[in-house]
Amino acid sequence: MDDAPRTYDVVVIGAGPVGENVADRTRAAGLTTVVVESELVGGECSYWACMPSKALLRPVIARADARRLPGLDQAVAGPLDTAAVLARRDEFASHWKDDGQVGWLESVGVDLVRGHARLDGPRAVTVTTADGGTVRLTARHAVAVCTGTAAALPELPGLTDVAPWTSREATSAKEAPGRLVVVGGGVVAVEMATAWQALGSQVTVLVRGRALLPRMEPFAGELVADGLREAGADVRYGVSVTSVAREGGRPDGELRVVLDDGGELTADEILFATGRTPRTGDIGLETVGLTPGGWLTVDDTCRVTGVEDGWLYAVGDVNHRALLTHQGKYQARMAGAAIGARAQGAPVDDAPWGAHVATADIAAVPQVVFTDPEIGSVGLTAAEAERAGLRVRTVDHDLANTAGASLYADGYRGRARMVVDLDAGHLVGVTFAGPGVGELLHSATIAVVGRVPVDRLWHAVPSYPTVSEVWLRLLETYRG
Ligand SMILES: Cc1cc2nc3c(=O)[nH]c(=O)nc-3n(C[C@H](O)[C@H](O)[C@H](O)COP(=O)(O)OP(=O)(O)OC[C@H]3O[C@@H](n4cnc5c(N)ncnc54)[C@H](O)[C@@H]3O)c2cc1C
Ligand SMILES: NC(=O)c1ccc[n+]([C@@H]2O[C@H](COP(=O)([O-])OP(=O)(O)OC[C@H]3O[C@@H](n4cnc5c(N)ncnc54)[C@H](O)[C@@H]3O)[C@@H](O)[C@H]2O)c1
Repeated sequence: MDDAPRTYDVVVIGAGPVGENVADRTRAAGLTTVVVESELVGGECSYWACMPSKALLRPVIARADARRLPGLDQAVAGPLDTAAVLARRDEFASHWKDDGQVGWLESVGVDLVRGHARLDGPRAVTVTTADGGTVRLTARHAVAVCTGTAAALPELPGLTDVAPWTSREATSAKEAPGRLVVVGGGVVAVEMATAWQALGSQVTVLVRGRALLPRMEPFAGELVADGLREAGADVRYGVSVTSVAREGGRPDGELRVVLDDGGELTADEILFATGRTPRTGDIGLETVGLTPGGWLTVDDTCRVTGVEDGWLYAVGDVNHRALLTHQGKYQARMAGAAIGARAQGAPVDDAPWGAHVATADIAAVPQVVFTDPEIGSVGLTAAEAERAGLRVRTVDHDLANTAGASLYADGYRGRARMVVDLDAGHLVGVTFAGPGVGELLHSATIAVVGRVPVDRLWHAVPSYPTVSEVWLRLLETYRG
């Protein structure tokens, strides 16, 4: 038992992509910093989320693109080499070892304590280590909670007995199940259904609502559903699971999935892609007057509201502002700079779009969904803009009607939408759906964040013949 408290300027709880970046920024601001991690340095993103999922999907999407090109289609007519795809995925997940990221922490001068951290009153953190020991940490300036999320599972009869897949199993499985049921219609559901259908599983997607990707423009979910069906998956709407059981109660027994429409399915595995829950249930929030288990509410500098003296920050997924790695890392840059400024007694630039506030979380969150077709969206959908009371005009264009798209693939299918704030004269949202559009998205992010006047966008000339010429078509339609 190590009982001597260690004092740092900043204590960061959780070394996911966000905790790592908070620590990097506070260290760069000259503050001594320690990070506590209970599993692997790199967090969910590196080992069970972004990296392994995109490693699974990249060959799937590349093959789909190649199959649309006469001259190449025959060369990729066969099935994917699933073992090779999984082996490459293992490389991208660093074989679930964090030596590389530990080395990076050392290189930027951030200390690491391994174990489960809990707040223990103002500015104090107690870590329980794997051997049952205790490390006590004190922060002179700030504690940043960056504990992320875990998969949220519904309460269903039989669920805990059947060992369901969550995003962790879906991204780290060692072989493709014969039949996979995917529950949910969000991003994890559509990406993992796309991956495993192509890697050899027969996938059934069960959506309780009427659409896939319900937070995006409706055409995004419709095109993704078309893509999944063409790949051989069964996508069903308006249906929920009421119970699950394995034959004979055996771990390898066939799964029986009972549905609320009276139907039943048999399967080998079932993935619940039904959202996330914050990892705040056991981090000592009660010792600082907060309620355990919920999302942590923060101001735009990521400082937790309602905590005396403002020493507690919550950054990344755990604050529920935008559950995306790039957006969490952006918050980390802002929060790290704000902690640095406050520690030095320097002014905090917290006006919208200032140096210490994560304004883009509210106005311009970009996201790429790596399905076939890809979806790229930033800012508000037309429905969201209207709900926000903006006077908007929506302009759509069939992406197939650009020279770049027709060269990209035969039978290219896709759509683009821009949402223009008529009073402000700039874009507040853009959505692209189509092969290859992920790399197009940043142009839209710049237009939305920069509030580039539509009249000036007219002078941003897209190269011929690229899919980016969709910008020209959208602007032509807008200008009449
Ligand atoms: C399948 C899947 C695919 C995804 N794909 C993408 C994508 O392509 N692009 C994208 O932008 N986002 C993607 N996301 C979202 C992305 O993974 C998260 O937004 C990101 O991981 C959040 O980072 P974080 O650092 O806030 O939390 P996490 O990555 O969850 O890291 C939190 C860390 O805190 C540690 N921790 C928790 N509690 C404690 C404690 N008490 N003491 C010590 N340590 C603790 C955890 O062990 C973990 O390492 C995906 C998510 C899923 C599930
Ligand atoms: N490419 C990417 O950027 C990427 C990829 C994967 C995940 N992510 C992020 O990770 C987060 C988690 O993704 P997710 O897909 O798990 O969550 P989500 O919130 O996007 O979707 C969950 C879906 O499950 C449904 N659902 C919830 N409870 C249900 C139940 N009991 N039965 C049936 N359906 C139910 C919801 O209606 C919703 O459509 C998202 O915020 C996403 O942004 C991003």
